[in-house]
Amino acid sequence: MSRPVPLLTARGLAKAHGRTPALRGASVELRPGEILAVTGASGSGKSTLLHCLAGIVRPDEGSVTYDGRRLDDLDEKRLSELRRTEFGVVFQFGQLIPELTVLDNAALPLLLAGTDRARARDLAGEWLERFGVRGQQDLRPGELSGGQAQRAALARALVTGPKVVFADEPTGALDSLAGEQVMTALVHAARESGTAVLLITHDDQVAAYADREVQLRDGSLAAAGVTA
Ligand SMILES: Nc1ncnc2c1ncn2[C@@H]1O[C@H](COP(=O)(O)OP(=O)(O)OP(=O)(O)O)[C@@H](O)[C@H]1O
Repeated sequence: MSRPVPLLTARGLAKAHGRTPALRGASVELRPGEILAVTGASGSGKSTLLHCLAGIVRPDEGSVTYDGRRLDDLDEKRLSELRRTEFGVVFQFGQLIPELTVLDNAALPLLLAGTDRARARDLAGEWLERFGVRGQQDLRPGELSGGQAQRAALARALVTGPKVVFADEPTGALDSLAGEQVMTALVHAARESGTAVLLITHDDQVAAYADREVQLRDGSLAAAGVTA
């Protein structure tokens, strides 16, 4: 069987923060529907890699190609449209908007994309249901547990039907049970919707949920073998 064409490809990425090199020639491929864990020690460049792949930060050198399009060829407007429609992002601390209810947080990406309010709220409610937090939809994020907040953040990341979810230490602030619930929910939803996941983690138990693992060392990547 031939290998599927990668959805996202990075070649020779280099990025420095001031005089601190974070990436030095990192190359990686993410296939459609694949769950890929990027591991590595603290400071090895994992978050910087995610930011470059998600088009949040432009690398100093190298290229990122998403579905045949070079991200560095896109102007800010196109790039932000691509991020809004094709990508979802989850961070270590869900970064829900504290003033909005959980439902409005989950509906926000759709509202920003111009979906009408009733439809956006319906879809957001369905995703919250899928992640087991519909009962909390009228609460503010500050009233949720850490695990509930992360599951609401996952609903927000998936509500637009992205092709790729970028998850930066999504369980980093959780105890192990809540972390397992978040990972199980993420993997299940990704499999069901065919969404690829780029998962940044320093936790081997979390990496074990992935199909494949690559390790960042000195700003470049090496395969760490198949984990599942
Ligand atoms: N905004 C910044 N300004 C200056 N240096 C930075 C900045 N962001 C990252 N760095 C440095 O770049 C290197 C890579 O950081 P990065 O956050 O990508 O690593 P990481 O593997 O995600 O680390 P961690 O696991 O601790 O979050 C580190 O040396 C870090 O100190």
